[in-house]
Amino acid sequence: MTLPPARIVVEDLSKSYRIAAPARPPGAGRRLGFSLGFSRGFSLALPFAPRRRRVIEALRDVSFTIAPHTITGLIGPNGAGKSTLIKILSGILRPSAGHVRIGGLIPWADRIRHVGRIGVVFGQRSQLWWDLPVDGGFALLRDIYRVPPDAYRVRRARLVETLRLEGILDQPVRQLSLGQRMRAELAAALLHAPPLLILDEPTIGLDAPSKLAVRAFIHDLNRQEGTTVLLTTHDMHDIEALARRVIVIGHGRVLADSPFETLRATTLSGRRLVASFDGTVPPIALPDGVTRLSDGEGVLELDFDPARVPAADLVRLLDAAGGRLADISIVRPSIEDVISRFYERHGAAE
Ligand SMILES: Nc1ncnc2c1ncn2[C@@H]1O[C@H](COP(=O)(O)OP(=O)(O)OP(=O)(O)O)[C@@H](O)[C@H]1O
Repeated sequence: MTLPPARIVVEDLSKSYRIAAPARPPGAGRRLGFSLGFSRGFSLALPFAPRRRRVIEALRDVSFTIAPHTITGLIGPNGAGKSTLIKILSGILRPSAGHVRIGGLIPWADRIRHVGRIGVVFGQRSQLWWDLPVDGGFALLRDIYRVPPDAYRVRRARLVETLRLEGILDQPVRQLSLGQRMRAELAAALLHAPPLLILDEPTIGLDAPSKLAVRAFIHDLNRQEGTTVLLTTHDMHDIEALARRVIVIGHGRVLADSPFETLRATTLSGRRLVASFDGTVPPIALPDGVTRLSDGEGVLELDFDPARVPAADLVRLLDAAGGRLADISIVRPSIEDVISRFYERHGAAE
């Protein structure tokens, strides 16, 4: 089973939802003439009164291209439009406007061929059958995707081994722990060896060792099989561990599309330095580009821009200041801090 590599091309994609607006407050219909007032405080809405609708623009003019064999992170605050985009790319939803081609197919129009070429894992939903043993679900997926018996045997054995599924194959899915279920879901999505894996919050709710195991598996899958991975997550450690490129969505638009390090450099490039002294902090004249955050109890905390003041120069300055320097640590802002600042700057958070 060799399927074509998955290049994703998205052009000017928009999706709006029409939803029923909240019910009109009592009396409002009467003013518009769509209900009859019989007496004070009582009104009857007529059936021909038009239903009020509200339009939510979940995606607006979204464009990007993803090369085969890469891992791309798709991030954005709650309600940004990520799930809507994932559903369109999976062929579940039709956009209101724009174009998508994945490996040359239009996901919603060529749906049957398309789903045979992608694997999808939704962290919050199961694609396996709740009451069936894990292996029974795998066999059903083999039939649905028409995986040839020999290819299935090899593939299943490999996934069972790498995802450590041996001990849970005969257990019904509903009995599995979240970590076990997620490993089984990954195997289920990959039995037909798709060239594209779409992951929607694959580590949600997992404990630390399970998160590490899922990340390692995705990393190896991409390296060893060249599987293209599109990863949506709110866990920035998933992004840090896996994705060289991030697409940030906010209010339905692409706000950034770059390597994470570029996002960091343009959003929160500073470093934090904490120096501890035995005794008091000596007087130090700080150069431009360095801000004193706190200074007391023998601890000096600085914020500095490494492009203007290299860390090594700062350390030399502190060492030569005349105090008894005991310890120094320099940290970069966490990925959560960088992303939160980015959302804040773009007014993207809900
Ligand atoms: N079926 C639907 N009908 C109406 N509105 C919807 C529907 N699905 C999503 N929306 C709206 O579209 C917008 C984008 O939602 P979407 O679920 O795509 O965001 P998201 O980025 O995945 O959010 P989260 O991170 O919270 O899962 C939101 O305003 C949401 O309320």
